[in-house]
Amino acid sequence: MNTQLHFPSPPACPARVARRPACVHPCAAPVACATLRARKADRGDPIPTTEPLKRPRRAPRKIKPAAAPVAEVTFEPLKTERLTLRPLKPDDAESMHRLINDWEVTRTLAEVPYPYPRSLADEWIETTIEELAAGDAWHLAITGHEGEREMLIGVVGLRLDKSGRTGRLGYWVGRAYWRHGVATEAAKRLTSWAFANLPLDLITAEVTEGNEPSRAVLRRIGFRQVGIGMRASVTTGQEHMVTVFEATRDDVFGRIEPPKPEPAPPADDAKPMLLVVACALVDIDQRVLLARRPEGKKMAGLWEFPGGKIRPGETPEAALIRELKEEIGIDVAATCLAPFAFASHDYGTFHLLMPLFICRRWKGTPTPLENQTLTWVRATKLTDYEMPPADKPLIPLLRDFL
Ligand SMILES: Nc1nc2c([nH]c(=O)n2[C@@H]2O[C@H](COP(=O)(O)OP(=O)(O)OP(=O)(O)O)[C@@H](O)[C@H]2O)c(=O)[nH]1
Repeated sequence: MNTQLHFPSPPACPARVARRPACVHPCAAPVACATLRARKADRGDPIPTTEPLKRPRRAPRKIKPAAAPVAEVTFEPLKTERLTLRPLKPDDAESMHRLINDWEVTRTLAEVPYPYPRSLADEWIETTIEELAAGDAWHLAITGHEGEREMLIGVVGLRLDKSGRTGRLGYWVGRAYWRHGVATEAAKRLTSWAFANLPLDLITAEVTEGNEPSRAVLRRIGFRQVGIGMRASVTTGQEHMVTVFEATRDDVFGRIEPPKPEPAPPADDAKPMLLVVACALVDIDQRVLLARRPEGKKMAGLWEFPGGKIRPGETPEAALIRELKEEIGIDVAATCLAPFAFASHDYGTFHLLMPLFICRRWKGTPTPLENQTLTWVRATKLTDYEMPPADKPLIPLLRDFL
């Protein structure tokens, strides 16, 4: 497997740049930037803004107290075929600043200022380390390798909402690395990791108007477009339209498909499988209802549990509810049917497979509607009643249970 990434040098031709829409969208970076702005405001520092588009004024230099120790982060980097997604480090600030301080990159990131102050890269990375340690957000450096050298390519991030059940995905990629499928590879890896490791129901993402490449990234991962909205942009100072996407675990990993029926093996002793469902109705005195098969039926005179054949396409529960109504006139809810055991018996000409449910609640009085005889039997007395051979292994199980 080739783990090396060969990317071209940043394009120099402005015409080529102009044709290339930014494959980035509101990301990890903007959300954290909002936090940073709030923090800076608290401290009285200038708030980075794009209105007007110039470097934020710097407060006079103060003697800084000793830097607080950087929170310890233990996060096993996520690997893809070409990329490694790892926590950001203070050393990344220089490269990150070089990549993000680019109008073509920031113009689709609603809340990233342009120009991007160099000091903001340091502060933002510090925030990502703290948030990752707290389990609030996972902002990861997208890195590749050229030979032995590690290169920062972009950032992918996921932030949890207050409930911890919904995450918001974001990503951006340095301009030199566009059109290499980096955003898809990185965003897909983080999305898959998040659904497999966090108690998430949903991941959302927003794409600014006109950012077709970013929409394509989300669609390739399995995201669905669910609406549009307006967002205020720090970058442009205006409201702009965003398309809202979301994905569930099933959207990303795929739904469980109904199994395709296996073709029957051409075995000599192959015989039809008869699916029958039956029920041990248990009354308040812990007695079980048995029905005596009437004259004219096979095995007439034997005592059995009420039930019958499962029709094609019917669930065992639905078949049992239907049979109990038809045979003994009672109404049973599926929630009152508890799976108990099953019988698997070779009757010579067919093989019987019969799940046995237990039911203690029903509506109506059991009434023989098909010429059977009904009787309530204590568990200890069940062996006194002659039953079909398939039922015999079920009796000790029932006796022990009741
Ligand atoms: N309902 C029921 N059927 C059982 C039990 N044990 C057992 O071997 N069977 C077999 O499972 C099949 C039940 O099918 P069924 O009740 O729908 O059909 P049936 O043979 O009475 O005739 P039918 O086709 O006219 O309804 C029969 O072959 C029956 O002998 C049991 O405890 N309850």
